[in-house]
Amino acid sequence: MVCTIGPACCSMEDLEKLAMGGMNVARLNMCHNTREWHLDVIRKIKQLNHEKLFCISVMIDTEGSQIHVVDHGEPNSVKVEEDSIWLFTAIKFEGSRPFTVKANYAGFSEGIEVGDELVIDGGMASFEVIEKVGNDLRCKCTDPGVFLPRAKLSFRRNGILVERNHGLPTLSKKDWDDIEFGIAEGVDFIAMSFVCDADSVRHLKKYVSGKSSRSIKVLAKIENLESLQKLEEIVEASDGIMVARGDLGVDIPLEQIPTVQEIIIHVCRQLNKPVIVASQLLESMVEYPTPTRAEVADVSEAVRQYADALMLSGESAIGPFGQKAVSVLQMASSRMELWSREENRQSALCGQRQLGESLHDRIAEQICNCAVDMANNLGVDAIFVYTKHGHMASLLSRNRPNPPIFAFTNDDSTRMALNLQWGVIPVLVNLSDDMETNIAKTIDLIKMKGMVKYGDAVLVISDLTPAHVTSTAFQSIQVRTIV
Ligand SMILES: Nc1ncnc2c1ncn2[C@@H]1O[C@H](COP(=O)(O)OP(=O)(O)O)[C@@H](O)[C@H]1O
Ligand SMILES: C=C(OP(=O)(O)O)C(=O)O
Ligand SMILES: [K+]
Ligand SMILES: [Mg+2]
Repeated sequence: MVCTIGPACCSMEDLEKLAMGGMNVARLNMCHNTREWHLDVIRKIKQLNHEKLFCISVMIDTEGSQIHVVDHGEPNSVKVEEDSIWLFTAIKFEGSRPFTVKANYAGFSEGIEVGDELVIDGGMASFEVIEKVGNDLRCKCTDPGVFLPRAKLSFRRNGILVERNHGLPTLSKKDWDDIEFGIAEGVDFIAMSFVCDADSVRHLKKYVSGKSSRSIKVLAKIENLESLQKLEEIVEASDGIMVARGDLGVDIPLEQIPTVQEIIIHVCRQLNKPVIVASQLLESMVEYPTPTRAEVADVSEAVRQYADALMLSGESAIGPFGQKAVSVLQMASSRMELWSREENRQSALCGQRQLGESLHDRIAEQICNCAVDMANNLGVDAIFVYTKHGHMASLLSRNRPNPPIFAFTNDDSTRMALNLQWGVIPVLVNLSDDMETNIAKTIDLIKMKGMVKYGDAVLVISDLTPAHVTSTAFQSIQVRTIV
């Protein structure tokens, strides 16, 4: 569970309550608030991890370059009446002018012609462009609605999105500053907004790995048409994906979102990358203490499609019922997972694409596939895996086993990255070259935490090859009974 942190949940007490409720990742949306505010939240989370032994990862989400409203004359929302005439401009003006909307970018109207349709937030209101004066657009409202602050602007011609290479980079100067800040503060994930190709992802990954001694994972947000057209290569290049349905719904018709979501998740399963489903999962809970039935169905559907993680936005950032929203996610997803087990639905995941090329990698993959089969058939109570970079743990998670996967690692950044992987409980321990010592030590540890007990069976998978051994002979599956 990923929670966006905002003014409604940024106190130490509130963050701790979200952590107690099961938040795995705290997301900071760099579109909002100040550097100091973000710094304060990151420090608080690190303090909770340190003092109260939580394991909450920190994600920053870049602002990216997008055309949106910066001023529509009111602090909150503005009603737009049918046939009303509005001027869209990028020119700065003093005070407020009725029926005037300021866009954030001078080139917002480039390539736009009279007769085109201007769509607000993917359908909150629509206009027809009736006159172009320099870079300004005079528009008549054809579909009444509301303007929210920072409303997004898109254009359609004959009902089809006008694709425009507006020349803005995926990462702006501000984004690079935010990334620099994130690296300095030791964040675990950078979610990149408005990705258009795999190169930009590879570039950021390379940059980050050159700058930081700990590994920071780069997630690509799929939220525009370009990223959908290059889906496979973007998934391949990134460390994980976010289905950012908010902005995606601006670029593609809403009725396509469910199938597109299914496709994105499927590609992520095939390529073994963690995937987050985001935006409006429990939107009504921004205001109300219970979700709609439709929202619960949406959460369940994302779990049924094998998403790894679910994200809250306004529900936790600004809503008064953030903790309740987390527990709704928890309950709805547990119920769907239980049903999937009863129906043996994970068997549908057999025969996923082989990923490994070297013999060592193919063996690791086969071991994990077989191990999950064994774990389910034997009904063991837990799976233990020892992992340096988290690869074995992800290969197990990919098969959605019935028992929980305890992933032991001595690398803190691996532990934090594994937080995004379905069904994995990452644990930081000192691992030695002697597997028997590792097994004994971790069994004791998990027994002490009360997560396995006397008589339980544990499936133990090892891929840690001692430094002096070069063969693959140390990869093994064992079943241990807790004594
Ligand atoms: N750090 C923050 N400070 C203030 N408000 C925030 C913050 N993060 C999120 N919000 C609020 O929560 C809403 C939902 O968050 P999110 O979905 O991340 O942003 P957006 O709506 O801009 O895409 C935002 O519109 C904003 O009002
Ligand atoms: C998660 C999303 O991105 P942001 O909240 O940054 O717009 C989205 O568009 O759904
Ligand atoms: K963002
Ligand atoms: Mg977005």
